[in-house]
Amino acid sequence: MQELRLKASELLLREEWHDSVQVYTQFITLCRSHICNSPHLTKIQRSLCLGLSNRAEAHFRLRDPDKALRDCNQALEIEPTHYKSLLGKGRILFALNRYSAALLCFKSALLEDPQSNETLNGYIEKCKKLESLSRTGAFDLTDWVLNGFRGKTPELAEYVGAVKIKRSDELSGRGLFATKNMDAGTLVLVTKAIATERCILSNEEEDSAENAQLVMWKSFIDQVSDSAAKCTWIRRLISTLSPGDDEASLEIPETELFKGELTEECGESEPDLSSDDLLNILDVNSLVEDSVSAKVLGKNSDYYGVGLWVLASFINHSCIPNSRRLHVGDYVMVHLSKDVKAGEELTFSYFDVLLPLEKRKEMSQTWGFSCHCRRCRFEEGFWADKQELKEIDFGGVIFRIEEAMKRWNVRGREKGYLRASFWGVYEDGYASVKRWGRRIPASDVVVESVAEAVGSDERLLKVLMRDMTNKSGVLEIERAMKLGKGVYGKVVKKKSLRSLIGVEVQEQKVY
Ligand SMILES: C[S@@+](CC[C@H](N)C(=O)[O-])C[C@H]1O[C@@H](n2cnc3c(N)ncnc32)[C@H](O)[C@@H]1O
Repeated sequence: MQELRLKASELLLREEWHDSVQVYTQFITLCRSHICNSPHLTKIQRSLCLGLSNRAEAHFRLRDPDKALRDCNQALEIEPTHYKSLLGKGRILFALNRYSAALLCFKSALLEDPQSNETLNGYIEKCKKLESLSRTGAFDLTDWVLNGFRGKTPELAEYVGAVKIKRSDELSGRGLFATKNMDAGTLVLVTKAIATERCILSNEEEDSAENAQLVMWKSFIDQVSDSAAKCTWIRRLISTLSPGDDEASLEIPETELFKGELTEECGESEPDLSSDDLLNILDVNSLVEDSVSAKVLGKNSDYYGVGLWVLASFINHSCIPNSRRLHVGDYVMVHLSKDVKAGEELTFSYFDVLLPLEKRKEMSQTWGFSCHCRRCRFEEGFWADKQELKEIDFGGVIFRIEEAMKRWNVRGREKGYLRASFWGVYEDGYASVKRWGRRIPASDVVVESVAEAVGSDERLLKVLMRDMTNKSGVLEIERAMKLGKGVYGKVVKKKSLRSLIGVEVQEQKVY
């Protein structure tokens, strides 16, 4: 027995996790066969407790939280105040973002060894900070942004704001809904990826870039499968997601399920998840980091990343979206790009919505659905008897579009829908604004109506900023800051937002 114990701990020290699990398993079996029922802690029970605690460490390193937690719990059943098992259990729960439960373990460990080391105190401080962030959502990326994204990525925690998963009558299946009125920029959720995979695509030939993406996808699928196989909790979360068809009959999970803290252990029931189910789920729910409704903070522009963020996957697409995403490390932060009323469905765009109806239809087909949003429904009916404008040369004339809208009595927000559909035309037109002069509406008027339709978007901000070089005033700066807040969210405070969107330069001119 002594020999086995020495061999196992040597393997653990050498970080040979698989072998160490094997030898500890033999050691634990042997201990159990020698154990006798005694009210006092016998030497063999102590050895068993330590063996379980060490095997938990090896399981944890092999990213197998279920087995690691089970070992820690068994060790703590033998010796409820076992320091190493308390510390180990705390670290596993911390890695699963269960900050309150982890904090309890670390505090109990500290009671056992009050002179304890910096690591334990460090964990306690981190848990307190992350637990508070996950309760309040008071994230602040200002310093990191102002520092040019240098240094360590800010520490984030999972957060679920004023949102609820409900049936989406307008779009499809389930969706995420606001539970109170909120203004643009408000953070609604922060979720850590089950897995992400990234590659750099710069200077690649088209074929090898495609290959790089395929390799990346394969590795991403392997990662998700591995995590799902090893952790009941992850399997349970993934199995709430839509496999694509028959969304109307899908169950509506409790939003509380995504607040992690509720589940003390890794799960009692065993959700079924075949590899076919998993592939379908990944097909429908994986997000590309660098898409139009997202910004990746702190990474270079040739970077391509994909990931699975479970709660964010309940957000449906709309061509008049009201939310955007920020990708920071392995986290996605979803914030509003428009003011939103209680009960409204939250949506972001899966593809570019500053495009005409036909192009958007093509894109939603490649995603495997046809879009049911209000803008698409309006445009479907609208274009039926108006071939003239529909077939307009794409690089064509803003003037004709605006005149046609007057003739057809298009007003209010529907003007924004159509301008968004011809955004390419407006963007080109305003680049040569002198040519059009007063015959076309001012760019800020168009930008505002398009933003009202599709929410804040970097390209709208760009046109606004370009025009500010011609006529910049306090009002324009305020307008740009409002748009910027919708693009980046309130997690990027005023100071760093100014530098991100380049308002500083304009301000120097105004004041
Ligand atoms: C990531 S899931 C979104 C959540 C999903 N509705 C659910 O119940 O889990 C993506 C799927 O939702 C549906 N969907 C999303 N946006 C839609 C839209 N605008 N119109 C129709 N279906 C949509 C499509 O079936 C799509 O494959």
